[in-house]
Order: sequence, then C-alpha cells, then structure tokens
Amino acid sequence: MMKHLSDGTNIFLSGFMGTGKSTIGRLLADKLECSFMDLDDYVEKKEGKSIPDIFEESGEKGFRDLEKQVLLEVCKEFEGVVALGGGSLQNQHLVDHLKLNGILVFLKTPFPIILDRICKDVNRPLLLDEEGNPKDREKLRRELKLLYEKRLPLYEQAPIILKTGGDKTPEEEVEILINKIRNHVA
Ligand SMILES: Nc1ncnc2c1ncn2[C@@H]1O[C@H](COP(=O)(O)OP(=O)(O)O)[C@@H](O)[C@H]1O
Ligand SMILES: O=C(O)C1=C[C@@H](OP(=O)(O)O)[C@@H](O)[C@H](O)C1
Ligand SMILES: [Mg+2]
Repeated sequence: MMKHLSDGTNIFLSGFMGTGKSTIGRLLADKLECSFMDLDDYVEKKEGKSIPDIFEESGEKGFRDLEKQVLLEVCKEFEGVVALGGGSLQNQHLVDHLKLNGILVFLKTPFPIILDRICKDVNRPLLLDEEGNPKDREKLRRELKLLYEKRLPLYEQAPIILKTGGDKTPEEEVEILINKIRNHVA
C-alpha cells in the first residue's frame, strides 16, 4: 500500500544544509519502495566532478545553473523521492514549478542544531573560507543565519513541514513524514 503514496509524482525534500534531506530521503524511498535521487550526487555524476570542484571551477553561479538545469530535467523524467540541495529552491519560479511537479516537503531544524551538524564539514563549499578551510565558527554562524533567513520564505511554502533535529532517529522521522504525506494526498 505504501508504495502507492508516491505513484505518479515526486516527493521533493527541501531545507537548509544539515536538516537531513539526504539521510531521510534515502530511507523514505526504501520504505515507499520507489526510486531515490540525491540531486547533489546526480550533479556530481553528470559532471564527473565533486561539488567543491564545481564551485572552484565555475563558481557558485556555475553550480546553481547546473543544479537548476538538472532539477528541471528531473521534474520531466524522474519519479520517486528527490533529496534537494539546501539552495535548490533558488527563486519563486522554481518553488512553483516543484509544487506543480510533486509534493514539496520542508525539513525544519532549529538553527543551532544545523550549525552543530555541519560546521566541520569540508564537502559543502559555502562553509569554507578562501583557502578551503572551515570558516571560524562565529563568522559561519553569522553568515549562515542570514542565508537561512533569506531562504526561509521559500522553504515555508512547502505544504508539508517535518520538524527534524529533535531526539528522533531518522527512521522515526521517516515514519512521521509518511503519515504526513498520507494525510496530504488523502
Ligand atoms: N534524525 C537525525 N538524528 C541525528 N543525526 C541526523 C539525523 N538526520 C540526519 N542526521 C545527520 O545530520 C547530518 C546531515 O544530514 P544530511 O542527510 O547530509 O543533510 P542534508 O542532506 O539536508 O544536508 C549527517 O551527519 C546525518 O547523519
Ligand atoms: O545550501 C546550499 O547552497 C548547498 C547545499 C548542499 O546540499 P545539502 O543541503 O544536502 O548539504 C549542496 O547542494 C551545496 O553544497 C550547496
Ligand atoms: Mg544532502
């Protein structure tokens, strides 16, 4: 029964870096017995380069153009669960497009937890300074808070909001999400 939840549509998981999109997306697709795509992994495979290398060679603008192009292709050709990148909701037009092409979910995590989860990561170029080292925590906190607040009005347009970053395991969060999706499509 569960697998019919996503029949004929995509489930797009959005939210800031570190909210659990990739982790939860994979588990959700397993539970729903449908295909899974991590948009970042897909961009990396398609380009034959890591995300940090794409940022280094083409800048953030180059990455955003690729990300947008791939996302539009995915809307046409893919069916299943898609874990977006934290910046995939680039503008209102893309939000509207995703909502027309699937069920948009916002993983909402308290900002301090996001920061704790991602501050040491070296695979997310936005967290690194010009030499490629992790930014000083206070500088990172200030920059990311601004970015989070700028993106929030786009994330919040998702019809389904899942709170993550509490004391629940990813598996428990997925169970809650499945119930929310079920109620949404009923
Ligand atoms: N429910 C959870 N409890 C504890 N840690 C989690 C949970 N969900 C995700 N994480 C951890 O948070 C980090 C970021 O998760 P990830 O799935 O990469 O997020 P995103 O794709 O949104 O950036 C990872 O280290 C992951 O293991
Ligand atoms: O928020 C962002 O702009 C980004 C988030 C990353 O994905 P995650 O949200 O999965 O970390 C990845 O797409 C890239 O590093 C840029
Ligand atoms: Mg991810």
